[in-house]
Amino acid sequence: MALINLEDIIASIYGTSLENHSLPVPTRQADKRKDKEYSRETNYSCKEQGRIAGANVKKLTPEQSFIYNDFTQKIQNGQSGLCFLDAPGGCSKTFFIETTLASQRVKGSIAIATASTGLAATLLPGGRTVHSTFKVPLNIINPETPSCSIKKGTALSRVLQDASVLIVDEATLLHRNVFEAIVTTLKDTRSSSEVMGGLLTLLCGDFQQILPVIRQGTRANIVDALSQVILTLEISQTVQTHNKHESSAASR
Ligand SMILES: Nc1ncnc2c1ncn2[C@@H]1O[C@H](COP(=O)(O)OP(=O)(O)OP(=O)(O)O)[C@@H](O)[C@H]1O
Repeated sequence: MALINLEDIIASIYGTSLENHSLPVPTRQADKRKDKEYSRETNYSCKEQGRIAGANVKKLTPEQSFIYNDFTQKIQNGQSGLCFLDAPGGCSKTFFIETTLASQRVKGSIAIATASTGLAATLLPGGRTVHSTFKVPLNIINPETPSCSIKKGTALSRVLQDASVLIVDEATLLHRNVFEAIVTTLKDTRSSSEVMGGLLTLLCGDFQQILPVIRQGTRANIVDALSQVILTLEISQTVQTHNKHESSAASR
């Protein structure tokens, strides 16, 4: 049992088996490790996900609804690309992410939820930090060609290969090298030269709220650490502001 646990930990960190570390290989049912990684992303209760998606979709404001329909259509069409959801604090980013995740998980699709910080990750259902999900090395700012420790053919790479959408919350805080490492990993695991290896990716955040931390960095260094984005979706209102406008329009 100890060897099995050890192998799971090593596999999740380095993507290798105990054999590669000159240790005895535990006897276990074939594909058990693969199942563990994979089932984490697929074992959501359809009933519960359906309930969340159904309840949230009904509550969407017209602005949220427009973006939700547009984005889910992209997922359904199997479109690839990189989108940025730009919304100030309190303007429903988490609510939008939760709804999108549930709408995919109810169908058994893999929707990967990540965030730049541990705290932000805990707010997302099934969320993990970007560093944990992609095994991003700690010295990511220095290497010339940043990359993650996920090997092709491992259980984790299978999850990335089969995912229908990747969500990165509070993405503005991530250093550009982290994105470059993720892009390289996705292109490798998904065997695709498209943007993000062809996996539709939604970055969420508010550039006015927080920028990448560059120690003693100049404005130019900070701008240089930002990533390039292709399509921006915007939510400008909190739900309270929307409701206030609605009720004052109704009373007129
Ligand atoms: N359409 C909606 N109907 C009802 N409540 C909503 C709706 N949209 C958002 N909310 C609620 O508004 C609050 C703020 O939304 P949310 O937490 O998603 O914002 P956020 O953009 O993630 O904020 P922050 O950037 O500060 O984390 C939450 O309590 C959320 O449940």
